[in-house]
Amino acid sequence: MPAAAFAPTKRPISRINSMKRDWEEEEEQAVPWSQSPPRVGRKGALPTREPSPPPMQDPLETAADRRRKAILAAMSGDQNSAPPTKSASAPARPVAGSSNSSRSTTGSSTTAVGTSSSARAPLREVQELPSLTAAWGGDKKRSMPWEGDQPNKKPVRTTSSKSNKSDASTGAMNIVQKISLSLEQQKVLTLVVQEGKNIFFTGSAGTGKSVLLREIIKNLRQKHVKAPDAVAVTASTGIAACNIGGVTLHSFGGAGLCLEPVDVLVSKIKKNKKAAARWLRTKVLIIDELSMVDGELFDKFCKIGQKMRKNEKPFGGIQVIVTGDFFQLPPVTKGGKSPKFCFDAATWKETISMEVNLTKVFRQKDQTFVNMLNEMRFGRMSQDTIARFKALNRPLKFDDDIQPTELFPRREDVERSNTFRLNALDAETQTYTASDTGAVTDPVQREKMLANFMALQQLELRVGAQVMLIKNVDEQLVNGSIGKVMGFVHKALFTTDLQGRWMPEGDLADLEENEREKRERLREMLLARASSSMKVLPVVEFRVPGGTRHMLVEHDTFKNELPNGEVQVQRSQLPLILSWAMSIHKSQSALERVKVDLGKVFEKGQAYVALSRATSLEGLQVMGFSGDKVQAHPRVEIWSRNLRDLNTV
Ligand SMILES: Nc1ncnc2c1ncn2[C@@H]1O[C@H](COP(=O)(O)OP(=O)(O)OP(=O)(O)O)[C@@H](O)[C@H]1O
Repeated sequence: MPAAAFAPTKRPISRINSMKRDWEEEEEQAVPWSQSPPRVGRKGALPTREPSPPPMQDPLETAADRRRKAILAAMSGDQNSAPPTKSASAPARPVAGSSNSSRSTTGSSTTAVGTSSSARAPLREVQELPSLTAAWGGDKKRSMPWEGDQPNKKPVRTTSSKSNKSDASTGAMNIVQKISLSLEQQKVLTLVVQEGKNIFFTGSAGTGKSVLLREIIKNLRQKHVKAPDAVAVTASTGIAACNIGGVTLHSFGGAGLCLEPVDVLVSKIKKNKKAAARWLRTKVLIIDELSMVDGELFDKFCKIGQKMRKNEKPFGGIQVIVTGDFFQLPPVTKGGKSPKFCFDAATWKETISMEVNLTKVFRQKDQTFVNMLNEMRFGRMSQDTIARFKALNRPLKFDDDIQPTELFPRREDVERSNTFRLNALDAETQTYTASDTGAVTDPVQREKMLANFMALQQLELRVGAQVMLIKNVDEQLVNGSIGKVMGFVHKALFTTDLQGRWMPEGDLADLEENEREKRERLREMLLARASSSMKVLPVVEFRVPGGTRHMLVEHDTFKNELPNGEVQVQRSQLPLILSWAMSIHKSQSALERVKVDLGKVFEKGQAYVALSRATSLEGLQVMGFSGDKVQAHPRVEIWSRNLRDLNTV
């Protein structure tokens, strides 16, 4: 048990035999329990607009009963049989997209980012744009992996709150806001969902392509609600596929690496019943991170669709929605061969009826920074911009101890850096091993797919470790939130104060001194006995807009799913990674504090990807900046001259 867990006192354990009598004494004095606001607060559940009904409890059950049950359940290692804390029965805020959230059932287009004015104020409902699918009378949809309401999925439950401290460091926190799609995002949504167009939408980093794509997927699933496998969600790489809960384009195709001629690939697919059915049933094919798809592959897929479906239309008539930024990472090529981008594919023009450029940058608020990044994207930087980037070579200073996340091109560097810093912490290691399942049995393929998850097979944490949340929990705690591990505690003993701040001794807080001492000794004894059957969970203090929030982090599920719902691989793990360092490829979210050494960058577009993760210049440190590290591919630059935004098409 690490030092911070429960902070046990070192008094000798005595009066073990008095345990029963102690409980009985309290029972006599206790009054029947009824729900009361202070207790709700103390246990950490923030009041919601419509308070959830009190949990089913014996009205005669006393506080002592509940504590005893909690500790005994903890002892037996049965977390589910422990009497639920309010946090477990009524999550502090609606878990993003949870089954009882209105957002998940309507599938309409709002992703909320917002906060209440105080931890105890009623929460705002997630606001929704009018659903495009209302007209189709959409049924309950299949939820998206980032929404947390998979049928067998245990959502991240949190007991958390924010403190209303003002942001004392860079001032670079995102302004709290609700997200509703911009006009140009809405137009694309309409073109795709209502008009059924084949569209490629692009835009510089942070223009909301991913946000829009998620809304498109939700709405398309609503539209095709009667054919759940009609919408195939894919991406060029495993990591990108994991981010949208889909599979790689290769997995969807069912023909391996697709190096053979189309006829050979088609006969290969025909021999694979599942893959053949997929090609026939798919009505919409979505491909994310298209910049990394080779143009030859695009052509092959187009022709496979025609042959499999016996339909001359591109992709055999499947609606094709593709997105990505060709200025970011290019297709992987062998032996220094120049990549063939999808826009150069022979079938591109006949397939894609509209190319749309999103123009509004959301990630960075500072127009100077947006302009600098844009110049960098095109590989044409003014002397002024070069000087500004060079000036970012200075150490960042903050008045808390959250370090900037260092971005590296190679995974080995990431691991080395994180391990070094973890080992520097003088605290006990808690190791969390993932539980992996899924239909893919080939060990090599399975390992490869599992390696694409952000969640690690083995997660090692210590008190003081800097971590990143890798799932959206609510409007404040999102994929990319950074925090520090405060300690470890068993779920049944996790208690917070009225503001939702963790109280390691919280379950003792309302007792008289002598009673409290008895309890402390009893608890020490029970915890000492609990040994390995009692797995403690990390409590993390996250930075959120306007302050910090404490959260008990529980296991969550990550999966790769084929359009028919077949789970290829699935991992249950804590939704946390160490965040002192991260790979550029995996850094999908916005980062407030970033450090990049461009001396280590080797691919075109990689420098741009890394720097564009930063939300502000104040939170960005750049080493090794030089003009030649910042190159756009000439072919992309020429192609992009004809790209139009929605105001001009
Ligand atoms: N309509 C919107 N209103 C407010 N914020 C938005 C909107 N759309 C996107 N955002 C925010 O902008 C940021 C960037 O969005 P997103 O990750 O979707 O961009 P992207 O174009 O996919 O970026 P990248 O190419 O770098 O992956 C996110 O923090 C997202 O929440």
